[in-house]
Amino acid sequence: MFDFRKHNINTRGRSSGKIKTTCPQCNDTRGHKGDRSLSVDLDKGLCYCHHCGYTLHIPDDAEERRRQERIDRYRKSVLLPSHFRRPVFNASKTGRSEALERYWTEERCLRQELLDELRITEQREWMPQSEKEENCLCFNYFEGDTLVNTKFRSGQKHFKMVKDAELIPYNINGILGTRQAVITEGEFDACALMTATGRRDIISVPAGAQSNLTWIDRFVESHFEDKETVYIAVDEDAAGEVLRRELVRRLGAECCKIVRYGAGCKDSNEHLIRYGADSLAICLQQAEEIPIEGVATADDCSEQLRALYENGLQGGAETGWENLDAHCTFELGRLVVITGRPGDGKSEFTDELVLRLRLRHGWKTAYYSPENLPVEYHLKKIADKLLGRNFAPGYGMTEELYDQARQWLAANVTHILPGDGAYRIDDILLKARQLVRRRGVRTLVIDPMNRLEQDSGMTERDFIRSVLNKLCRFAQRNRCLVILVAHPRKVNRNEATGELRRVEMNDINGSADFGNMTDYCIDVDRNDKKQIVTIYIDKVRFKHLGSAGTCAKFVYNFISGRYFPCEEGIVHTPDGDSPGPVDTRFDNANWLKNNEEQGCLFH
Ligand SMILES: Nc1ncnc2c1ncn2[C@@H]1O[C@H](COP(=O)(O)OP(=O)(O)OP(=O)(O)O)[C@@H](O)[C@H]1O
Repeated sequence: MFDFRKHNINTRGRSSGKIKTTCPQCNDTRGHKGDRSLSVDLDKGLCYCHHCGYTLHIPDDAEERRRQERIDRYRKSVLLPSHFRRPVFNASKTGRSEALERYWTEERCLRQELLDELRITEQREWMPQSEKEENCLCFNYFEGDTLVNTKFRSGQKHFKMVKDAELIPYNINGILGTRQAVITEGEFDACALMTATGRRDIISVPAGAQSNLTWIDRFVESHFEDKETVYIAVDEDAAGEVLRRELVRRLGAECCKIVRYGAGCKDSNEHLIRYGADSLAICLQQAEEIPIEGVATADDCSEQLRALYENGLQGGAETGWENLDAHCTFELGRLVVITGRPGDGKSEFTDELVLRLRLRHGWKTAYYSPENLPVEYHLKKIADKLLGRNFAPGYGMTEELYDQARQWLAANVTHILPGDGAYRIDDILLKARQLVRRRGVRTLVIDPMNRLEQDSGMTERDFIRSVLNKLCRFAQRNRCLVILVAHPRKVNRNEATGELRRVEMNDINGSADFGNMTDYCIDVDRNDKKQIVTIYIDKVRFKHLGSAGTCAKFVYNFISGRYFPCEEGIVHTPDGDSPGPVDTRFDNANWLKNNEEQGCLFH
């Protein structure tokens, strides 16, 4: 049973079939009142207005019940994070000047009633850009009835938000429990689409175009999981393209549609001002599907092709180990295999590699690392590296630093747990996909390969090939760097010297497919006699990212677990000269502090 009355739709006494009736959205403003422009499918609960483009799906009782349960669950469980400042909404300050209302309706062409509905206010605020007080239009960011943040925007287009307040999407209440959502790049654009379409399931990103979507994490499950369609209506410029790609990556291409604007307009509000409300509503109706996966032409990647043409191939992400960066840089969408003899430090090296990629490039990590459990042991090892010291009470360690490190780890590192036994690759990738969606994860570490459960009935070779295929596909689809730690088969000693030779790509247990199917192959080789760890780069598939057949040398620090770059030379000791590390570049700095100073602690 569909409740059409609740939506002011007159079904003219009918309860099944298809009818035409007046549109609740545009009838009052029509010259031709009473025109039956709304087509209604009474059996499916679907409505479409041929005049204003209004679409509505009325849920049936079961669907409505599920929706209500989801909303109730969110309301019961919602616990606003406590480490943000919460501004207070002053209900007495809701008056607005005539000048502001004129600006809103005449210059911005926005509906007057939105000012009240969205609780938009006006006040004088000190603005850092002009270093003086300016009159500001205030977009108040509510979650439920709680004011979470405010964006102040002055006539000079200066803006600021409340210091230390949480970033959340603008008008987040508007998409709770809806089947669709529209995401814009600014509050004015959200209001432009509300004006043009009458819909209220429209939110704006809080801080303009950027690829960092931490602000969405808390809402993915409660506000996005139920969406059939998400319209991405961000700016048509380079920064908007980055934002659009990240939103699609997080929310899933299957439910996203892209909104394009008319000639000369880069966003919704510009389009509304230039071409009018009906035309903007059509932009939404004609939003493009994301192109089918698996086929591509120069048209599908025209912007990327142009950028490549103009700038050439760029190196990948650097780690800050200058001796490694000279030979190997990392790119999202790729698969890295790390090997080495047992106990040579594959996990230690991998941990520092992903930590460095997080600190320099914001790539959050997910681990499937059964050998590093329990989780707290592994987190302690990462904390040692992060702080450049033993993560334990003692000189220089404070409760505040402990709390900061714990919060940083919670925000940036997630472990996929194996449950009772070994996990199948499909289970891990399913969890990893959820982490990409909900937490914005960019690096996935599987350590080690031999703790994956092999599918019964498969030969070892087929199993390895299938795992590598799945990892490559996951890396590409989710724009992640996937790192797989793999053990070599038994490596024999050199008969003359008795020394173990270094492991090479083709020594990896089980198959030569590793060498063929991965993008990078790195070997960790520890030599305790020399006190040197050599990182051999056996393969880099693309030459703009590095060169194979090279290596970088390090000294391993027992206390912090960090790898310090060095050269190999002759070390003079009282016992004589021997090969060992020289020119070691020590680094015991607290990286958490440096990162905080750059303002990217948790983002
Ligand atoms: N160069 C090194 N010098 C001394 N100790 C090291 C060095 N590298 C790693 N270790 C220590 O050796 C132990 C094993 O390291 P790690 O787990 O990283 O090795 P691995 O190659 O991943 O081992 P496995 O093959 O068992 O998975 C850890 O306790 C680590 O701290």
